Amino acid sequence: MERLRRTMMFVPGQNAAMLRDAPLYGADSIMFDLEDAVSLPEKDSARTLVHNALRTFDYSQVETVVRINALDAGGELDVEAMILAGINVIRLPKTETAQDIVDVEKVITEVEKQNNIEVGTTKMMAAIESAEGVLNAPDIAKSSDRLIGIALGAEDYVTNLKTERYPDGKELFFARSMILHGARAAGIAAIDTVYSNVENPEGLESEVRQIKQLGFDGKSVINPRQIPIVNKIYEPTEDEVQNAKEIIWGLREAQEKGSGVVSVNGKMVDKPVVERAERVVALAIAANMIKEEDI
Ligand SMILES: CC(=O)SCCNC(=O)CCNC(=O)[C@H](O)C(C)(C)COP(=O)(O)OP(=O)(O)OC[C@H]1O[C@@H](n2cnc3c(N)ncnc32)[C@H](O)[C@@H]1OP(=O)(O)O
Ligand SMILES: O=C([O-])CC(=O)C(=O)O
Ligand SMILES: [Mg+2]
Repeated sequence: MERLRRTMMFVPGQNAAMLRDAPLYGADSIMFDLEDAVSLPEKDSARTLVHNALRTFDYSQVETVVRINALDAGGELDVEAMILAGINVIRLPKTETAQDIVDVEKVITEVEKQNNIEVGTTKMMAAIESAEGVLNAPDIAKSSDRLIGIALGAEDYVTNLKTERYPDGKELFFARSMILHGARAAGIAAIDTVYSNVENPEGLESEVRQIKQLGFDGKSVINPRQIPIVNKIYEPTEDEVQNAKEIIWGLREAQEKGSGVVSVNGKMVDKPVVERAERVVALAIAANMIKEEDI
């Protein structure tokens, strides 16, 4: 079953208590930050702290991602330390071109080879945070087989555009559409940006409704209190779950009988309908509405 990424939570790399508790809050992925949440004097100690955390704490129930620094600003050291500690995904911030990903991939491959780790084990994500990056989103999304997704970084992006963030999100519509289409054309995940005001749950909720409607897999979050709000909006309704179960069961029954055309409750079921039903089932399992063995 496809891995869900409804919530990917940033955790500042220099905060030991947050590193320890991060997997306990129910995020699908946690993203250790070595970049903009860490001040320059703390860069080295944050790298060491995250390395040690990965080797000490139990992160087996979440996907682990690290946001590295640019290659010319300590990124090579970040890549090496994180791979040695067994990170799942390396996220490159401020990705401008496909070449940026190719350059980081080269470093990753080198570290994997030097340490007898199967080449390709470490996955990648690209965060897109500028006009240049948005225009190149389709190329970036196809730049490496390691990529599991691309994400919008809207705080840097609106600064680059010379605007700011508004509640209706109009200023982000083009970037979101580019990123979403780039991701879908490459068959990888599309992740929306952070909502920075932790004290405005209604604003977050409204933004999550917008991005779910567009088709995003999920959202980056910065605080544990944001996780249930996002996950709740991605939770299917009882009716949607029942309908999805009937589609999957109907399909199975028809296949067992060797029938090519399937109909459920009088409606023809074709491939896109089945795909949507499978996603509803995955979201329902994640929301503890049903168990995998019920399907
Ligand atoms: C534009 C960008 O680049 S965004 C990405 C980089 N930014 C970040 O990574 C910021 C991450 N978030 C944070 O640092 C914090 O959530 C803040 C500063 C926004 C708010 O901090 P607080 O006011 O302390 O949050 P709050 O009171 O809700 O914290 C509740 C608990 O959750 C913990 N917590 C808060 N945020 C996080 C987090 N991101 N990861 C793990 N634990 C966290 C706190 O340590 C606290 O734990 P405790 O109850 O055991 O003491
Ligand atoms: O990637 C994110 O959502 C956070 C970030 O760096 C930005 O918004 O600039
Ligand atoms: Mg940024």
